[in-house]
Amino acid sequence: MTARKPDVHIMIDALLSQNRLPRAVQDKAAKLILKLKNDPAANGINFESIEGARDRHMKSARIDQGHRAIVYDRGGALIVLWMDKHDDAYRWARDRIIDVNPLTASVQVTDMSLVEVPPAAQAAGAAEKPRFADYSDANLVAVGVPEALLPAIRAIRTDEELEANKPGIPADAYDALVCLAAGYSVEETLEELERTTASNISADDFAAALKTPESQRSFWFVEDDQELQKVLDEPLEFWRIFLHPSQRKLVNRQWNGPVLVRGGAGTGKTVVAMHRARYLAGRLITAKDALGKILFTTFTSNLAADVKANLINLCSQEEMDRIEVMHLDGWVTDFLRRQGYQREILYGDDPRQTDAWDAAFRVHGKDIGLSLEFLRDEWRQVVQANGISDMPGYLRVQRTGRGTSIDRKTKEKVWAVFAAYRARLDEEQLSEPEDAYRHARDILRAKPALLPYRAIMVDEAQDLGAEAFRLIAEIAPKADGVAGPDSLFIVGDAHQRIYGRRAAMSKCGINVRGRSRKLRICYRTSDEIRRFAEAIIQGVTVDDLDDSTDDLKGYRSLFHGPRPDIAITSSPEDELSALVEWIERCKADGIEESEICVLARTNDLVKAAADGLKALGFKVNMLARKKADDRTKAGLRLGTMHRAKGLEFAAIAIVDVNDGVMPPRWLLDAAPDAAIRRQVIEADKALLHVSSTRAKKRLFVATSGDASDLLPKATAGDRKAAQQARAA
Ligand SMILES: Nc1ncnc2c1ncn2[C@@H]1O[C@H](COP(=O)(O)OP(=O)(O)OP(=O)(O)O)[C@@H](O)[C@H]1O
Repeated sequence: MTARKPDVHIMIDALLSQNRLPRAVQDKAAKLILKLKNDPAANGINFESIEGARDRHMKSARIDQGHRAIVYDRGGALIVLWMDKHDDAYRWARDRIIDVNPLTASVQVTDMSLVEVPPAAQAAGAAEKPRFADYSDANLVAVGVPEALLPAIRAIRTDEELEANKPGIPADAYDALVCLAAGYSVEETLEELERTTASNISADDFAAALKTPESQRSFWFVEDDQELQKVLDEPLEFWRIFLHPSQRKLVNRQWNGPVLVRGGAGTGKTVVAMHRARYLAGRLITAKDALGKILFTTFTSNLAADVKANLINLCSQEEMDRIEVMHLDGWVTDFLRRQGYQREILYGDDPRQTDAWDAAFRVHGKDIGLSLEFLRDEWRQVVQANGISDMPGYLRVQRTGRGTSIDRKTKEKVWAVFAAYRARLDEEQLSEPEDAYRHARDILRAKPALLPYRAIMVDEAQDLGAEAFRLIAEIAPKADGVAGPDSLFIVGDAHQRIYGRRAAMSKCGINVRGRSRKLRICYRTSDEIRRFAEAIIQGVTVDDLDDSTDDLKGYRSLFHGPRPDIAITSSPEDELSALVEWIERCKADGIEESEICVLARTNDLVKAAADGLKALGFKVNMLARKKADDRTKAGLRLGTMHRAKGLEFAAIAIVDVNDGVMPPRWLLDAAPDAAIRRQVIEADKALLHVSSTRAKKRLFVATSGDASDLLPKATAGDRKAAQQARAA
């Protein structure tokens, strides 16, 4: 046993196994770990060698009469690996060995029993081609597979077999194998896992190897007793301590300008931004920058509430004192109020706007030959997005991507409507958000030292328009007049854009060239749900939040689950029965009601679903605005699809995905040209995609009439059969 106080690390599996122990034993296990850290020579720890263990450093420590912790004692470090009933713990330890991978310098835990009983021997479909047949041994070793494990990996035939053997395969090697199985080349895999630079750590330096980003994916170095106590006491959310190397490398470093992190739904963009905020807050504290703050902004108030709740969990009070979390509209409103701005800012549709449009159109718009809907869209997408304040500006602007062309004469007439609309808002002391952003920007330009922010995190960037980005560029601390090093950390995914705004950051004073990264591992959603959700938006071209396009290539999930349940029913009553049956199945599988969320396209449809469920005796809670959802409160959750943005649940049900509801028929009918019609369809596809990707394990999608065309083609078979049955 090591005499001096050792470095204590905890492997992710140890926390997983601790979570499965009875509560009283969990508490004793927590005490043991604290003792290991602070007084390893204490009486009562009872380290024992494990007879027959392949790895001589493997020890057991007594939790109580019937339970043991498996602890690895090597090179001045103690690693808590596993906690279990006595015999199960010994069994876990017996065949596992720990080594430093000579290529990646990551610490790898390998179950050598896999080598003796190759997975294929247990597989039913032994006739199938081995999954990794196309890769040489050298290829597999290059991505981090330990040589000893090659025969076992060679015997794997299916993705399911690979997943079944996950507990025995080192975590970093497993990640790489998932990439290869998803069709990545060796080079792409190395690049994806950011293993492009050779490690300069010697394989003999065990303590140093434990602190590489690859090792930190699975091993947590315990520095602080309070943090340890917190982790051991509460049900753990693993993202709090175990970042993937591709995530960690974005967080803990200096960037020489604004950074953009893209990635599909559930790839950990928010997690990375939260860790980044914490890291930067820590730097302010170390630098004794007494006034400095970090601003964390989101698009929706719900996500801001959620992020704040999570940051409180992640950060110390001192760190939290340095971080302000607010959705951008809320921030702008507060800021302008403090600056004496008198106008009311209209977020969302307001009847006073509609009145102003009607009046302006009545007087100036009748003989233009363009509908009011078109003019309102033109205003939003062209005038407000480009910050145009006068007719010459409008005559000059490039209307790229607009479906209807307008000649100069018509533009002049159109401007008369816009001018009348704006004059009416001025008269009534009203502002649109874009006007408010511009006004805030003007104030900041005149008084650059007004704000305490040393860095800004921006989440849900896909829904911000050009004026919002321009404002963010203005809030950001500058170097040579532009957003400086570490000033901006922006995360988003254009596939999830549901509010129809689009902006290229480089045109708004934010240059991320060379600092744009992409996350591809989906942590939230099973592969089956992820595929379904991707199928919804297949073929839709989206931007990369800048001047180029993005794609869905290479996304993958780390786990599998049941395929989404699609219920094509012919009436609301049948749909409700199918929904209830599905809820009961979820509950039978151990999913709490508070982890089941029912979504619909409109408030009315949500209310109808809530009424139906309440009448059947279910307790229901509506997703509230501006409030983090408290999962300790019992009952199902219900909300609109928009409200669920940024949130996640074990199980999601999306109801009334009917023709005419998604996309709304009235919006399609009102679309003045093909380009706007396409936008309407694509926004609803994105909404269905976002809603589906809120589900971790189970997804239910139902119709109560003819199914929406937005459902992926794979479900078309079900749809046709149901429609035929109905017709019959
Ligand atoms: N390193 C990690 N280890 C374990 N879980 C993780 C990790 N990173 C992220 N997660 C989990 O993945 C889920 C999605 O994370 P997050 O919300 O940050 O993703 P996102 O990319 O912002 O999602 P979206 O764009 O869909 O809102 C969360 O449940 C989070 O806890």
